[in-house]
Amino acid sequence: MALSAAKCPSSSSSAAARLSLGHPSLRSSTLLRPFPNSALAQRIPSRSFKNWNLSVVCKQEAGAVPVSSGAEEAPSKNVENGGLFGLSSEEYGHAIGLDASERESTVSITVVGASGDLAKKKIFPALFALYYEDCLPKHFTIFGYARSKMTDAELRTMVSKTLTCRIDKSENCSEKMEQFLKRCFYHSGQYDSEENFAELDKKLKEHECGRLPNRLFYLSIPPNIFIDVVKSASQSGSSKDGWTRVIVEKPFGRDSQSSAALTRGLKQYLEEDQIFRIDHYLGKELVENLSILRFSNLVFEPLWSRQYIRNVQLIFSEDFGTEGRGGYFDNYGIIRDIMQNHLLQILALFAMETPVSMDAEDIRNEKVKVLRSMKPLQLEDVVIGQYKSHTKGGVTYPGYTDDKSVPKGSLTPTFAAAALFIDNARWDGVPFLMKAGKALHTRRTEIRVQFRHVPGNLYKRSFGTDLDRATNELVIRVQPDEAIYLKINNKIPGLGMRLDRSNLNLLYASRYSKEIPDAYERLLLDAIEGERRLFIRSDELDAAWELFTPLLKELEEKKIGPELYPYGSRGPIGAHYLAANYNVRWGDLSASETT
Ligand SMILES: NC(=O)C1=CN([C@@H]2O[C@H](COP(=O)(O)OP(=O)(O)OC[C@H]3O[C@@H](n4cnc5c(N)ncnc54)[C@H](OP(=O)(O)O)[C@@H]3O)[C@@H](O)[C@H]2O)C=CC1
Ligand SMILES: O=C1O[C@H](COP(=O)(O)O)[C@@H](O)[C@H](O)[C@H]1O
Repeated sequence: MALSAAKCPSSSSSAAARLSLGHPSLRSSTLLRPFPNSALAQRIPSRSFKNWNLSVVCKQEAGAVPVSSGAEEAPSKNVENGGLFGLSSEEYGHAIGLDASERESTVSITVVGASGDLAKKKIFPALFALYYEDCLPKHFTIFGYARSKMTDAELRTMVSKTLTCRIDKSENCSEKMEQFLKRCFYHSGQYDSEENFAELDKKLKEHECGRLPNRLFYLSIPPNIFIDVVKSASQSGSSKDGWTRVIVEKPFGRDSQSSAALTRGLKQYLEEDQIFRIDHYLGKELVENLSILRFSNLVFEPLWSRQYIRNVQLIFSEDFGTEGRGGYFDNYGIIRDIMQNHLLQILALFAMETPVSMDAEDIRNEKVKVLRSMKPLQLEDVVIGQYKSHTKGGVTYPGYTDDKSVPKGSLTPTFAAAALFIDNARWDGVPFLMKAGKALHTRRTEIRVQFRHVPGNLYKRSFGTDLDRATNELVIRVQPDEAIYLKINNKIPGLGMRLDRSNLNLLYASRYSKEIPDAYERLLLDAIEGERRLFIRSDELDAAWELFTPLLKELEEKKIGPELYPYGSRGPIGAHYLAANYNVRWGDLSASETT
């Protein structure tokens, strides 16, 4: 069966193809590497302990899958905790006569920083959604790890508050939640304590029940403790004979130097292919769809160049401020928080050349080429802003510096607009305009592609003098209300000759009844499957920082003051002037988009 038809395919269709064809790589390298690829390993038919009647008393709770169902003729072995569990899982495998490729595997997912905001808001709910969809491996355990003191029951209570079921999938939801929560545990420990991670390791082993152990650590913690955790986890908590992977959350440093230092620190303890740097925008459905739109539709790819495209706009806006995250945000600002990662990643995917294949390395190679073809940003190509307090309808919305965790007089930008250029044959001279802001009038992320004027347009007179308004525009709305629409010109029906602009519209909610999975679901599944396509490679990260570091340093050294804009407004006027320098108008602010 082709994996693409499977219920929970990873992002890689090519991995699917290899699997469905029984590619030789399955039989050779994959299982022999120190950290074999779980997806491949798990799909290899194994004997699954089927000849053994192992009534293993392992620490899995009721509702979890038992180690095996016994076969009638097999010898019976009763294995108590502290019996065969005293052995490494490899020794255990040998003890029962199986080599690594024949043993069933299990995945232990440790959410480091489980007491925090991201873990509650995104990671546990995404894991539950995967569990609900039967996308997690048959054998898995989830551990929360943080300094806060909590019992397993308390963790479950905390997690249960943020679990939800999709609107279209509420069947057996509470039952599923209960089963899921039974597979969640907690261990309290310090982030720099090998001893505490050794205790975690012991608990993980108890739950792994002698299966081939694969371990995924999700670092949902502030970046200053990433290395401590990786050091302790790799020395006391990594899998001895399965794979060990680490998902690292942003920010990956503040500039080129600190990012390189972080990478060096991580690589003291991990190989690059164990590091999964997450940019959750890459897991968003419409960002995933970019390559499909472009490379599987004949009509778009021929237009995808300076010959037909006048400018590209990457727009992120949020209608709320930094409330509650001011402490973190003030040290980073909107350029590091959104532009250097989320918007730049989208730009790279948008602008890359056709990759050799959809394999992770082929795609990431093309993205790096785009980033390395770009000029570092200049101060004159950037406008920064900061929101100020605003009263509307009797409600007063706080300014950025009204937040107690933000230093008074902070110059940190909560808004930025920038013009970027790609110096290659395809994109020479095409402005890529980025705009990102907090506390604006709306919450929206979109990619806007404005096409050139039609040469020798027969209908010039019907458009008046403003030809820009009559050009085609392709809009990829990443969120909310995911959509792809193309603005075209058409005749208004009737006897006269008047033109109108209309949208050819693919609105996802009308086209598909299925709810779109959260980005974290896709990315967690990919990390479990060993699929790296949607994670950032270290050379991509270096190239991204090189573009922004000189600008960030200059802004800070020269103490450039941001232009203030009212909470809930459309942002600073400066953004319009910046766009006008390149003969561009922001598409999201045109009359047809705002009415
Ligand atoms: N929250 C979000 O929406 C997003 C967050 N991120 C990134 O994800 C990571 C986690 O974010 P978030 O959950 O918001 O972070 P939190 O500030 O909530 O921190 C997570 C946990 O880390 C521990 N912790 C916090 N500060 C420190 C410290 N100074 N020293 C040691 N431990 C500390 C706390 O656990 P305890 O005290 O129990 O040990 C806390 O519960 C960060 O890197 C963040 O940048 C990325 C995108 C969005
Ligand atoms: O990474 C971040 O993203 C969120 C926005 O994510 P979204 O998926 O809700 O669009 C942003 O609010 C936050 O500041 C930033 O760190």
